[in-house]
Amino acid sequence: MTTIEYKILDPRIGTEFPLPAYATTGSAGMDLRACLDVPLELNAGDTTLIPTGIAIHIGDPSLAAVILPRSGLGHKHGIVLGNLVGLIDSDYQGQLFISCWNRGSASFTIQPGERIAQLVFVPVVQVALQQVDDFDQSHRGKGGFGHSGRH
Ligand SMILES: O=c1ccn([C@H]2C[C@H](O)[C@@H](COP(=O)(O)OP(=O)(O)OP(=O)(O)O)O2)c(=O)[nH]1
Repeated sequence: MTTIEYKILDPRIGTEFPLPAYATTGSAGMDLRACLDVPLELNAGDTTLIPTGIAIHIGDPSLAAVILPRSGLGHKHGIVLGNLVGLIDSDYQGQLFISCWNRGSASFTIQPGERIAQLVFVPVVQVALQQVDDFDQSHRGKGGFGHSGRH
């Protein structure tokens, strides 16, 4: 298992609010909690930036992390991410923030310490781009956006 350094930026993390952790041995994501002082009402259509109270430093450029919505909150309450997916660079050392978007039609109150998103670590390949005038012809060529039909 890969080890990633993290910092606790709020004393409630690890005491009042549980540390980020995998819920089961098969979990792909660690739940991220809203590090709030008081409940925050997010009106329908509004977006707000929520602190998590933690910072990570991935360090290794062949890794990154993505912040993804929680399925239940997104499906049942319309609480998703304002940036759709949050990408955490391997050289980022600041606090993790969650852009929370209420895409639903009713206001939703986020409680301090509530699990509102999840953090997934992913492999990354950095490439060198090589400019050419022509590509070797592939079967698909320039066909895209439904070129191969629906079925
Ligand atoms: O949901 C997110 C997305 C990003 N970040 C942090 C980590 C990431 O490494 C940094 C920059 O993110 P990104 O590159 O997507 O933002 P940008 O708008 O392109 O800004 P920048 O100019 O800082 O790169 O912000 C978060 O805390 N939460």
